[in-house]
Order: sequence, then C-alpha cells, then structure tokens
Amino acid sequence: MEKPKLKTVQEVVAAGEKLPERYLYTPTGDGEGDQPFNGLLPEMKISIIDLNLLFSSSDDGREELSKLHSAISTWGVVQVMNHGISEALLDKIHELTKQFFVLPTKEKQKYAREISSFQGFGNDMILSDDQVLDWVDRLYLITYPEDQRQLKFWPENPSGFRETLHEYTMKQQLVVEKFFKALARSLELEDNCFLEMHGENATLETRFNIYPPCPRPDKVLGLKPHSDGSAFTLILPDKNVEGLQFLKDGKWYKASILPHTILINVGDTMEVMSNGIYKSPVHRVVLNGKKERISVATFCNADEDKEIQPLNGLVSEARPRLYKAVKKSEKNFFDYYQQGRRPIEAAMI
Ligand SMILES: O=C(O)CCC(=O)C(=O)O
Ligand SMILES: [Fe+2]
Repeated sequence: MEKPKLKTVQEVVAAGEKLPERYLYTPTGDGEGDQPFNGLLPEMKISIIDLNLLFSSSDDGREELSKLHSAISTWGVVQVMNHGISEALLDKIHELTKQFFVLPTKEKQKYAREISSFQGFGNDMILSDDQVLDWVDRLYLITYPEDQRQLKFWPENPSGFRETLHEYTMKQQLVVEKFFKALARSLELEDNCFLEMHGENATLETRFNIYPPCPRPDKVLGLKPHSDGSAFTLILPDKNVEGLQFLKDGKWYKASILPHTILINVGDTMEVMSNGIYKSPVHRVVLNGKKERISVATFCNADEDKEIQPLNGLVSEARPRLYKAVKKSEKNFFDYYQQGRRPIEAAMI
C-alpha cells in the first residue's frame, strides 16, 4: 500500500529545517476574528455538567437539564463530570498517547496512514497543492463498533495501548448514549430520537493529536478553524498546555477545563438534527513555542447511510426547517478534511 510522502511535523522539527511555508496561515478575515493566535484572549466559562444528575427527576435534575440546554445552544460546549470514566483511565490514555508519539519514526510508521485512508498515523490528507498544513501529527482510529476496527493501525507499542483504548472506548460509548438522551430530554423530545436518527452503524473515531513546539506560534496553527462533522466530540485536552480556542460572535475565547472532566462540543450532525438550536462551534488549536501539547478527541459519527435531517418535533411555523436531508456517504457535508471551515453550510436550505 502506498504511504503519504510528506514528512510528519515531528520529523520537520527533528531535522531542524527552516519552517516550511506551507504551514503559514493567514486568517481569512471572513468572520473569523482578528485577534492574534496567542494574544491575551478572554477565557470562556464552560459550564460544568453532572452527567448523572441530568437523569434525576428532582428539581436539581431539571435545573441541570436547563443548564445543559443553555450552554449547548449558546456556546455548543460543556465540560462533563460524573461521567463514569476513572481518573486513572483518563491519565493512562494521555500517558500512552505520549509514549506512542515519542517512539522512533520507524516504529510509528508501522501504523502509517495509507494514501487512500484517513485511519492510521501521520498527517491529515492533502487535498490541494495550496492547502495550508496544520502543525499536528495524529493517529486516527475507528474504535467502535468493534467489527469496524482495523487493527493493523492499532499500535502494539507501547504495551497496553490496544487494551486500554478498548476499555476507554467501551466506557465512552456509555457516555455517548447518555449524552444523546440528555440532549433529547433537554429539548423535550423522546429519549432515543437522536440515537435512532444517528443510526445503528454509527461509529466512534478517536484522533490522538500531538502538537510539537512551533518556532512561529504567531503564524502557524495546530488546527485551522473548523467545526466537527460529528454529532458531538469528546475531548481530553492537555492538562498542562492550553491551546484550544472557540469562536463566538467573531471573537476567539480560550478554553480551559477542569482536569478529569470531558469536554464535549457539538458537531454539524447535531446542528442539523436539532434544526440549528444546538450550534456546532468553530474552533482552532494554537501552538506553544516551547512545549508540546497532546489531546485525544473522539468523534461520534453518524451511520454513513442514514438520512440526517432536522427532527420533526423541532420544525414548526415559528421555527422553519433550516437544513436539507443529508447522508454522510453521499456528499462530503460532514467531511472534516474539507477546506471549508463549516462544511455544514452546504446543507443549509
Ligand atoms: O486538540 C484539541 O484540543 C482539539 C482537537 C480538535 O478540535 C479535533 O481533533 O477536531
Ligand atoms: Fe475539532
């Protein structure tokens, strides 16, 4: 199988070469905010949501649901506690991710992405010659359901990686089901409505990111502004190095979260299903001149063949339908790799 030729960012850094121009990013000026990448940005207050409390019929439970509704309809992001995944397991995932990325290139290349595949280790796909590159190396794996795994991309080194990722995935799937149900409740819909539209063959896809230190953190981005194509995304940001920022009303905000909570941001699929009530936020990752940053993002992606469209209960005369029915397999509406920052715009009526 042919492998991509481009050097990984870690290789560019190790070779000590001059910063390649293809990494220089100029903001488009298109509602994207003109604040410097690493300037003094305001901090966003991300609501902390107790996942278990959302299912209590007490006053506290109802209050938690309305807190969720308010956070997701304004920022599209929450940090979730009481999620049922132990601190030790979250720390282990981070630790193993780091151990994988510090392996010699030759070892990591055993799991290298093939030209036609997005799974595996390496760079993101290059779709055009003028594509500005992100300062990130990543390992991308479909993790759920189990029969969709391609184990040839799953590292056997460091030891325990596969087993720990399996354990983490099974725990994440429980969080995902609960979160879908909670979002339905917060809109006064039947618990399973989002899960049903999302489909039986929906996947979890985990992206392990390393953002090496960058000589020009003022000119280069770890991830360009984008929204996720998922229904929502579970993120474990780096506990020590910040970098994730969200765009709201044309301004960038820094996101910092409490250790051992899980950050969940809504993606384009949920924006469509909720008829735009829940917003898929544009976000980016900025870099550090001295320190590397590691994060682990898990995307909940819809069944490729299911029609995704606004739920009936959320369309009315007062709130007309905003999106066409779309399928992941038909058009790249939800394709993260598209250069468009918000592929969802193609689905708008
Ligand atoms: O590195 C992060 O904190 C965010 C990653 C992200 O936005 C993505 O992988 O889509
Ligand atoms: Fe993202």
